[in-house]
Amino acid sequence: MIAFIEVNKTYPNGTAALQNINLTIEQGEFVAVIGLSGAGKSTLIRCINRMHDITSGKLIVDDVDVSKLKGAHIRKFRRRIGMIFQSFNLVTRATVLSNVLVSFVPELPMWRKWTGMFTKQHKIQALEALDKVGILDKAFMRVDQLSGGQQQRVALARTLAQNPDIILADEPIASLDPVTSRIVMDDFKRINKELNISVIMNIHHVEIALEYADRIIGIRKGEVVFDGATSKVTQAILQDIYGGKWEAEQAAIEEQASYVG
Ligand SMILES: Nc1ncnc2c1ncn2[C@@H]1O[C@H](COP(=O)(O)OP(=O)(O)OP(=O)(O)O)[C@@H](O)[C@H]1O
Repeated sequence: MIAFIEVNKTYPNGTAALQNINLTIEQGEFVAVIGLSGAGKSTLIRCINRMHDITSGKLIVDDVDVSKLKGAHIRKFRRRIGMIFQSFNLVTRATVLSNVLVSFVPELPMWRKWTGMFTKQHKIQALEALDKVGILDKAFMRVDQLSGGQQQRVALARTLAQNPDIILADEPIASLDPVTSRIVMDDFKRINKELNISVIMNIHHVEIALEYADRIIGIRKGEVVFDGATSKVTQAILQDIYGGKWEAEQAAIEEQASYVG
């Protein structure tokens, strides 16, 4: 379970990115975080794995008080939380399998780190992760020979290989065309349902958020202005989240998607 209790986050330049956030996310939920650009979506997600420190309040992840973690404990804590980025963050000149094996580096003894020698068990786990996202046949290809959607699935496999309880996804489909976006979202949904991994996703495409997520958190100027089941989201709620700029925001996203597509 993830619990935000009266959480505030102010950046050193004085920007109040999160204000009095109170949220509880249970294990296995699929949550989409939506809102205008600059609303605080990335900040919210990145506080969960301590990529950002909160300024005040409490953030608890499965009984761990995240702000109190230090050094090696932070690294250990992060092993349980996968992170997926818009830009995939892969080594494009290496093979797909090597990119997935990278997820095991933190748990290797020093001599294996130096020699880059992974165990047979690691290789099996990496191949299983690739199988879970349907790209096992690409294991020995170089990443730069894959499409954007396939690269995002490699990133997802790398995250899965670390056996996480939670996956944080920061705009995972922003650079993908509409068809590929749905393929990647299908992977997220399957992983969420079959493996009971919580998915917390920051996403601009509201239509896709409503199609895939079970719960929507709407953020406006650093505050949660809607939190509820996807089925409860109405046009009026979207207008509220987007501060009346709802149509303009969607038109901009559709225009961007048409360039990508
Ligand atoms: N490192 C930083 N230093 C100072 N201000 C920041 C920093 N990162 C983000 N901000 C500011 O905090 C606010 C929230 O930013 P955040 O990136 O969380 O929004 P977002 O909703 O994810 O936006 P987008 O959809 O454009 O990614 C914005 O006003 C942003 O300019």
